[in-house]
Amino acid sequence: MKSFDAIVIGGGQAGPFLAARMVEKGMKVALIERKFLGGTCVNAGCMPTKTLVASARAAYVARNSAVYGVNIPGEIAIDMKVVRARAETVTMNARNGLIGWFAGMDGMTVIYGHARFEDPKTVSVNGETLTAPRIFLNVGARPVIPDLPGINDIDYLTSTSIIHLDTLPRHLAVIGGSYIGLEFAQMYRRFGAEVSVIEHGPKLASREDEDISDAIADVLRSEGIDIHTGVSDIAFARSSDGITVATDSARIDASHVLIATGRKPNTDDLGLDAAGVISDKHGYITVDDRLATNVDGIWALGDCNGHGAFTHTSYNDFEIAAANLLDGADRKLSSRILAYALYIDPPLGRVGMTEKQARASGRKIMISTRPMSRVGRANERGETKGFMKVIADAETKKILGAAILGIEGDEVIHGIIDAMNAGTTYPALQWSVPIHPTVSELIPTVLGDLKPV
Ligand SMILES: Cc1cc2nc3c(=O)[nH]c(=O)nc-3n(C[C@H](O)[C@H](O)[C@H](O)COP(=O)(O)OP(=O)(O)OC[C@H]3O[C@@H](n4cnc5c(N)ncnc54)[C@H](O)[C@@H]3O)c2cc1C
Ligand SMILES: NC(=O)c1ccc[n+]([C@@H]2O[C@H](COP(=O)([O-])OP(=O)(O)OC[C@H]3O[C@@H](n4cnc5c(N)ncnc54)[C@H](O)[C@@H]3O)[C@@H](O)[C@H]2O)c1
Repeated sequence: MKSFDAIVIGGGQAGPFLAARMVEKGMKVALIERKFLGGTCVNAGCMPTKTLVASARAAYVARNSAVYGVNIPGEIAIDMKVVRARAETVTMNARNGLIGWFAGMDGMTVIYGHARFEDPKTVSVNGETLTAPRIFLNVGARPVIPDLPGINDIDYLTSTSIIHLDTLPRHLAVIGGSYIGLEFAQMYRRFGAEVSVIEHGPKLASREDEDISDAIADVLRSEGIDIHTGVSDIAFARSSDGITVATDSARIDASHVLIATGRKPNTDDLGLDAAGVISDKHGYITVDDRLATNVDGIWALGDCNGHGAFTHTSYNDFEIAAANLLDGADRKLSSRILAYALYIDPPLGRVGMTEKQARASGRKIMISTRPMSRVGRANERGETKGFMKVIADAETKKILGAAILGIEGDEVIHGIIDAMNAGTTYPALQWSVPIHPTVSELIPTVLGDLKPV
């Protein structure tokens, strides 16, 4: 049996950085990864998809260039092989960067293989056993495949397999209308495919307020995406030239089907029982405010603890664990203000509470909205879809949450993220002097328009 000061299982967005910090402190660390360093984000998530989104945007801009007085003669053709190769290059550069970084680290042992607990201090991998007084779980999540009629008779795509596609589908049917589904739906529409989104909930992106969900649907419909919400009885069958997707209200003659109905944690094959680690009914590992599990010496970080489903929340788990265990700090999960973006174009930047959540909290609230058509920068760029919305506490004057669906919304939201993290009140922000002409320059105006509801 090999002994280490710490074992990290999973090389996603928390584990490798924590492992690196531990060896920096002179500890002997084993990092076990069953597939690729960098995990979902680098290999099958954010990095390849945002690279594909960039190709899709280039196609969109080229097709609409005449509006700007730029005439591109002939048809705008998409070379899917180049599109795919570009995404692979971005992934490989990031993955190889991590591999090189770890190869040069004294005290670090990287092991490729599937790890499983033997007992609370022992893990087996590739037929070997390793032991350490500290074990960190960063095992991430994978796509959920719903048990729908006919699904096993068809070749469906997931978010992992679709990034390797190098041909253009005739008609892509996307099952699930949330982050993954909507990003791929718009992307493939812009590449030139017919696209249908089939969502069983009443709205797209159902975690958002209804006005945001409706505006997202308008953006996607305006590009010719066929959207079906409130759908039931989804069933698949092979057809002569593809796949028929039948629902209670429609029949779609698709060539490809993407399943984008959520993700589940990779905890079912980790031997959690052998270690006595508790998880909830969905398989998310139960952790306290400092990411410790119920078993002394075992922590769970990233998507597998169910407290975040984003790269930045996983990385923040690393920061919390490293600060507490290595720097003598007392950082807590509950201090995190959740922020994220949905990378359709224009993107949705989000932070804190939705209006629905703020109302449900029983606070007296104030709301302000502004359409992007009343933002100079958006007009100058000819991209006026979407709107901004800020929710504040009428008594404390603190900002509770915001949504910016519009050009640069994923960047502009950071002004509000920073203000919320600094605990600033909204009247203080009204005195800032932003730069003209930006989208951000309208934030003080939006705050000035906050009205009690
Ligand atoms: C298509 C898509 C797009 C996304 N886009 C964004 C985005 O734009 N922004 C954003 O913030 N987030 C995005 N996400 C989410 C983001 O990728 C994840 O939240 C993030 O990668 C989670 O990191 P993690 O460290 O928790 O786990 P992961 O990155 O999933 O890493 C877990 C690692 O553990 C390994 N592993 C699992 N079990 C074992 C085992 N038993 N033994 C050894 N190794 C094991 C896995 O192979 C994997 O490498 C996207 C996700 C997808 C699928
Ligand atoms: N921009 C980003 O940060 C980004 C991008 C992609 C993914 N992600 C992460 O990946 C995770 C998973 O994303 P996702 O979009 O797959 O999951 P999700 O849980 O956000 O959404 C799944 C959607 O599928 C629908 N659905 C579920 N079962 C269905 C069925 N049988 N038929 C029809 N619709 C069904 C749900 O109602 C929901 O709208 C997210 O939680 C997110 O954190 C983030």
